[in-house]
Amino acid sequence: MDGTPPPKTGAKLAAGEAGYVLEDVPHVSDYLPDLPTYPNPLQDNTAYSVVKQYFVNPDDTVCQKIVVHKDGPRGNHFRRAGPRQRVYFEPDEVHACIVTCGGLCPGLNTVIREIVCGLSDMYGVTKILGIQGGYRGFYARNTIDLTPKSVNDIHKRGGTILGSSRGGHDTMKIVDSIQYRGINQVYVIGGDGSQRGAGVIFEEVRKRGLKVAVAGIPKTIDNDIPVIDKSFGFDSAVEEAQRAINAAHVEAGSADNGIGLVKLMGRYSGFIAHYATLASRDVDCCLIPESPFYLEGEGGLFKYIEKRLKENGHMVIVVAEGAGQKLIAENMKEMGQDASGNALLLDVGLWLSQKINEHFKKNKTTINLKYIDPTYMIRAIPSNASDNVYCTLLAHSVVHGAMAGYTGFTVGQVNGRHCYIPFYRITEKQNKVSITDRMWARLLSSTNQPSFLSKQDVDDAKVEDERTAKLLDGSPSNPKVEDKVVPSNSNGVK
Ligand SMILES: Nc1ncnc2c1ncn2[C@@H]1O[C@H](COP(=O)(O)OP(=O)(O)O)[C@@H](O)[C@H]1O
Ligand SMILES: O=P(O)(O)OC[C@H]1O[C@](O)(COP(=O)(O)O)[C@@H](O)[C@@H]1O
Ligand SMILES: [Mg+2]
Repeated sequence: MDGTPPPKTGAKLAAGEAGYVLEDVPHVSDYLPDLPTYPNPLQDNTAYSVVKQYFVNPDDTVCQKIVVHKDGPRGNHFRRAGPRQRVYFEPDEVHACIVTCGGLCPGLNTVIREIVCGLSDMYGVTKILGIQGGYRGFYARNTIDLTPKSVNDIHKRGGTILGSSRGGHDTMKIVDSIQYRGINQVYVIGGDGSQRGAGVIFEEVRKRGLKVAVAGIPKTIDNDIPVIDKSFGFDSAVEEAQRAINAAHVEAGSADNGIGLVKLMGRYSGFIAHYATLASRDVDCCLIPESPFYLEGEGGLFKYIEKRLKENGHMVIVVAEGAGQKLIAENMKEMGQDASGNALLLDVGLWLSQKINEHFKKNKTTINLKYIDPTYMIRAIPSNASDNVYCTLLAHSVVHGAMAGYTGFTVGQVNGRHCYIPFYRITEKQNKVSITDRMWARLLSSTNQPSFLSKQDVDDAKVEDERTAKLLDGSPSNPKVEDKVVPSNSNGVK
């Protein structure tokens, strides 16, 4: 199922003045018009009732494009997250479930904890089910009851107490299970694949006319989900990566011609390597999937290593796991090997270590290379303090959205504000490091490494950046025939 295009949800758009567009999310009342509403129980909650204007103004929206020009259009907006005056579920009626899918990421347990505590403390919900082992847990695994007591200290542990998995998404079986168990709020914590999965669950729920809110909390350690400012767990990963980089620096600095090589996660997006390098200041070279590099000749990696060793006696290289994959494949062909080849050689860290060692051996120079692969150790840590707060806010925002009857949405922070984003917006494109923007230039200037880029590479990157900008900042992508742009006051705004 993976890799299939996003579900065919018609965009729910509302137009305003000066090019204002609200890209709204679905609501259960879109297909179940006469549902009763109830006062939000938060109005009687002593912790919140003292807060002035605790409830979000129903007209509040968050702009996606924060840098604008005098005569430019106001652009796309998302519905602001937060508690509404009226809710579509009574506390006794709610039967929520939480599932974690895909790879691990620091903070998963914090999000689980805060959804449970948020539902319980803010809305008085008591029936919350944990689905074990990812999507297939809906029909093939056990479930556990989640209570504030049972999740009390799980945020101090790495991983997910629910377990996770890839594969196993059988939409019909999942929705059958939701219907059979009487679940009416589904919280999916997962990456792009999981959010696509949540999108098709939402479509099926809508088709069957069920009063079920399907909501996502985006998870990716690689920070490769577009639109949102940053994914939870990313900061923790960057922080933990410092320990590996420090170790590489100590090892390299203690040996003659010492080279410390650290591999970090990032199959298609090099954000962890990029930010870990910027944070550390001990790194001499950072290699990421978005920026091609080469080994031999002027401007190549070997010449640069020779230069750094001559100047400084040691150096540190950080490589994202997806960097140089094309180069590895080419080299393997040269060596007469199949492109799928030996698993060890496909590991860019091992491959690079071997290439660097061979090069200096050929030049009769003794080097001391130490390769560190901390990838799974980084992913397994609990989230740091700042991610814990971030996870808490995301969890509370998603709970407010589901209680207010929104569905088919994912929660995310955009320009510092939490909002509800339609699933298709975060699954249509992967967020990547732009090698033509100032952030990458900062990295190049901090490491002093060569850019390795030809004019053609830069031109290609610019074209790709423009394409991405159009897709993400412009009008909603893939608008379908059934999409409607309607004036915002006739949108049934909740
Ligand atoms: N297009 C899709 N439709 C339905 N389910 C999907 C789709 N893509 C992925 N999934 C499901 O989402 C779950 C997690 O996906 P995966 O890509 O492994 O991780 P992540 O959510 O971190 O991207 C898996 O159970 C997978 O089967
Ligand atoms: O070994 P696994 O579990 O397949 O995970 C490894 C992959 O997961 C990733 O960390 C991405 O996962 P997420 O973006 O979903 O967090 C990649 O960098 C890496 O290739
Ligand atoms: Mg993914």
